[in-house]
Amino acid sequence: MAAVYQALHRRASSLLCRLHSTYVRKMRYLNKLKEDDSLCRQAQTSGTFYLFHNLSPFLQKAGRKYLVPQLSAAEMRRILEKSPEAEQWMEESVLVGCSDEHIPHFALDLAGALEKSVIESELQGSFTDLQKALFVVDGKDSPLLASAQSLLRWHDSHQYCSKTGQPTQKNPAGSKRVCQASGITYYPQVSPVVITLVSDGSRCLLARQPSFPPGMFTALSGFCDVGETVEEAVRREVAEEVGLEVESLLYSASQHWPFPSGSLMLGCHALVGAQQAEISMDSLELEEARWFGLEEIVEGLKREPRSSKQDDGSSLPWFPPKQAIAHQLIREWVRQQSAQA
Ligand SMILES: NC(=O)c1ccc[n+]([C@@H]2O[C@H](COP(=O)([O-])OP(=O)(O)OC[C@H]3O[C@@H](n4cnc5c(N)ncnc54)[C@H](O)[C@@H]3O)[C@@H](O)[C@H]2O)c1
Ligand SMILES: [Mg+2]
Repeated sequence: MAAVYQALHRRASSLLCRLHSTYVRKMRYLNKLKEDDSLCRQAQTSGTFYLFHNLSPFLQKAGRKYLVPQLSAAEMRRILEKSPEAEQWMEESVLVGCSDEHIPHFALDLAGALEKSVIESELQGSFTDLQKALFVVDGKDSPLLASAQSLLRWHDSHQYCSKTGQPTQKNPAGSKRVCQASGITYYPQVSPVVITLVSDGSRCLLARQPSFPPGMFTALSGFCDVGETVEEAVRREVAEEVGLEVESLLYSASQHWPFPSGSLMLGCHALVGAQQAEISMDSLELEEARWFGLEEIVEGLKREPRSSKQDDGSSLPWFPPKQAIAHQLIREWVRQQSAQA
C-alpha cells in the first residue's frame, strides 16, 4: 500500500513539476517580450491577433456559440492592405498573452485604420459591445477580452504626456508609454475597487443603484482612496453606503473588471454585529439596500433577468451572472450558511 502511495506521489510530483515549468517558461518569455523591443517586433510577425474596433471585440457566430477568432500576422497584413498605413497600424498592437508553445497573442484596435463594415464583411463576424461579448463567449475567453480592452483603452487615453503635453510613444509590447521630452514612463493604470458581501451571521446585504437593470441586486462596492488599505476601504465603503460598522472581514478572491476603465475588484466577506444591523442607506448612490435570508438568495440565484419579471411590471430580485465576482461571493456565502445549518 505504501509503495503504491509513494509511486502515485512521485507521479503527481513529476506531473506538477512539468506543468510548473511550462508555466514558468511562459511567464519568463512574456516578460522578455515586454523588455526586449526587437524580440517583440519579431514576435509580431509570427503572433496571432485579436481584433477590436472602437474597443468592441470582433466575434464570429458558430451555431449557437460566439467565438473569438485569432488572426495570423499574414491575415492581418491582408486585411490592412486596404489601409494606407498598414505597417504603422501593426505597430499599434499590444501583447496580451501567449500559448504554451510561445506563440504570442496581440490585440489591435482598427478603428482609425478601416471601416467597421469592411472588416465585418471580409471576416464574416461582428464587432460586439464588450458588455454583451463577455456574457456570450466561452468562459475562458472573457478575462482575455476584458484585459485586452482595458489595455487598449489605456493606450488610447494616454497618447500625450500630462506634464509636457508632447506625444508619448508606446513600446512594441504595449506595456508602457514614454515621453521623450520629459523622460517620464507611464505604465498601464489599474484602479483597485473593494467589493464586500456584508453578513450579520444569518442574512446578507445586497443593494442596487438606480442605473442597474430592474431587479438586479449586488454586493457593495467602491473605489479605494489613495493611501488606503483594502481593510480600510471595506470599512469606509460599508459605513458610507449603508451606515454599518464592519467587525471582521475575510478576503476571498479578486477579478479584473473592465468597467468603467480597468478595475481590480478585491472580493471580501464582512461581518457586522447582528444587534447593530439597521441599515441607513446613502440615497445619493443607492436606490435600495436590504437584508436577504438564505432561502431568498437561493431562489434569486435561480432567476434570470427575463424570468424575474412579474405581471404587474415589477421585478423579483436576481443577482449578477457567474462571470462577476459578486456572484462568487454570494455563492460562497450560501455554501457557508448551508454548512452551518
Ligand atoms: N464584477 C462585479 O461583480 C462588480 C460588482 C459591483 C460593482 N462592480 C464595479 O465596481 C465599480 C465601483 O463600484 P461603485 O460605482 O459602487 O464605486 P463607488 O462606491 O466608489 O462610487 C463611484 C464613484 O466613486 C468615484 N471614484 C473614485 N475613484 C474612481 C475611479 N478610479 N474611477 C471612477 N470613479 C471613481 C466617482 O465619483 C464615482 O462616481 C463599478 O464601476 C462597477 O462596475 C463590479
Ligand atoms: Mg459603491
